Amino acid sequence: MAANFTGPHVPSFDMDFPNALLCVAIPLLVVLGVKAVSSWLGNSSGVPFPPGPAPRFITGNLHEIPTKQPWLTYTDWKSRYGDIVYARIFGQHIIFVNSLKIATDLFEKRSHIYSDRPAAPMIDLIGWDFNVGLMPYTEKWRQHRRLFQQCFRPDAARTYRPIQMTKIHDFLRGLVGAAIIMATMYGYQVEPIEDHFVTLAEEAVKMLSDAALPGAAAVNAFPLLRHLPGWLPGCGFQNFAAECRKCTEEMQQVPFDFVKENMREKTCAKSIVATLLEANQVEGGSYQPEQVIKAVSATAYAGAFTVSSLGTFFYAMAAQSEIDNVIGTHRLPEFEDRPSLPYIEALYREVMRWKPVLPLGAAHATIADDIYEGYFIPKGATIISNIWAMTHDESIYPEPDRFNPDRFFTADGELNDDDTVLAFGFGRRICVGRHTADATVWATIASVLSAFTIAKAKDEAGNETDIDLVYSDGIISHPQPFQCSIAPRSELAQNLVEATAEAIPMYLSS
Ligand code: HEM
Repeated sequence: MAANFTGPHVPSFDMDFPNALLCVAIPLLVVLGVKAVSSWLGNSSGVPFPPGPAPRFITGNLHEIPTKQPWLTYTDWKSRYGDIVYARIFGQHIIFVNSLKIATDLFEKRSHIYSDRPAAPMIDLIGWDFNVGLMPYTEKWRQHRRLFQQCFRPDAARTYRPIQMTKIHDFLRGLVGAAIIMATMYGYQVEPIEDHFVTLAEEAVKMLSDAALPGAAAVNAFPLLRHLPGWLPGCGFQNFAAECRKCTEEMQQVPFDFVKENMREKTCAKSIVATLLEANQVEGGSYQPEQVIKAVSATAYAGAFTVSSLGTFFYAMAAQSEIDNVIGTHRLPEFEDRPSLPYIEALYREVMRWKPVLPLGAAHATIADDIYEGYFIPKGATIISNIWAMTHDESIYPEPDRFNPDRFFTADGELNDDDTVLAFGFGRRICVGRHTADATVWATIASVLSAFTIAKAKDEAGNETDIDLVYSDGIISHPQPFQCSIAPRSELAQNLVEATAEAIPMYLSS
């Protein structure tokens, strides 16, 4: 069977920067000039900014900000300027963090300064401000993050394992992987093809990706533009934003209504949202505002689409003998097998290292001026964690572009202690769904390996065709669809997979 790992095409908006400037040229130039000059003169600290490419007078480094695979350019900057790099787009200061040491120093040891997110009016305009990951470092973020943590901390994440395994078995039988979060969050069973909820999330995530790249939206650079009407030339972003907002609101509302409707009809499957809404009913609505429950659940739902690492894994399939040796061929793997499968562990780490799904993480921002290693980092600066540069650091991962799980073993054949998955980010904003995501990705790798052989596709003449692996360019980097061959390893393996259809989901059953 052929595998296809990306969502449908979604119309996107071409953020026509020159036109936007044209329509408001004179007032804008004044604002621009003031902003650029004040940011230029703004470093009154007497301490230099970190090194970086030379900025132009007004636009700064705008001309050097790439739209295609920007992490490669920024990693190249690391080799030219070092582990901490400064650039500027108009008045916006941007700091690139290219090493794990600096990421730990700033995002963890100085997390009280480095845990904000950059202001991006386009995020509000397209209706994504409900998302915990995009909220500024405020009391509202704390409230949403607390509830999220309550639902996804390690002990809670362990209780979702039965449903994760059930859905991974569904996946083995050919269904879509995103079904796991839909079942845990909303008790909703995803349709194998053209599922309405899945399509909604894929469309909304694609729109976010188009709207969130630094330099992609004129309105992010000039918040004043958000007040201009959509009919003005160059202000088409308003129509794009309205379209996105509708889609984003639907993405939050439709699955939430599904749970409420089922609760009313008393046909509700157990789910995180149902449990939280029940707690609310018991406590007379005082437990958590419904808005928070709705936003947190939609953040998780969107998260699952944003960050699937599995497309890469299918490209990088490796040996299956460890599974056969450790658990035999008479059953599929379980979570309890994890400590006995070091090679699968190494494979998992390498999948997460080799092609991090968010190569530039999610941008942080500073809430106060700071000085680091003799460099000035101003309040309000955007801080990019260049995860790609860290996971492709040759001094730690020799031949970083080569997929090689063996790098995670010591010379004695033991797993080494490099078990921190940098792909989940850093500090107070570290991925809050990481325990669940880690379990899902690990279990999918182990399960697929135990049951299937994945190989290059063959052409009509029976010759293997090379895979030209191309990754998408947004803030989220997924492999573009590619052909490969996926076949059950044996009749026994096929029977084991088919038999999983008989299993009864145990999730939260009382
Ligand atoms: C392989 C899967 C995943 C990867 C690689 C990943 C990666 C990331 C990264 C890099 C960040 C930004 C961290 C930072 O700011 O330094 C993040 C944040 C976040 N992730 Fe994940 N993620 C994954 C799965 C998930 C899942 C399944 C969920 C939901 C259940 C989720 C929910 C979140 C949330 C809510 C945040 C924002 C946290 C905040 O800003 O306070 N993630 N993730």
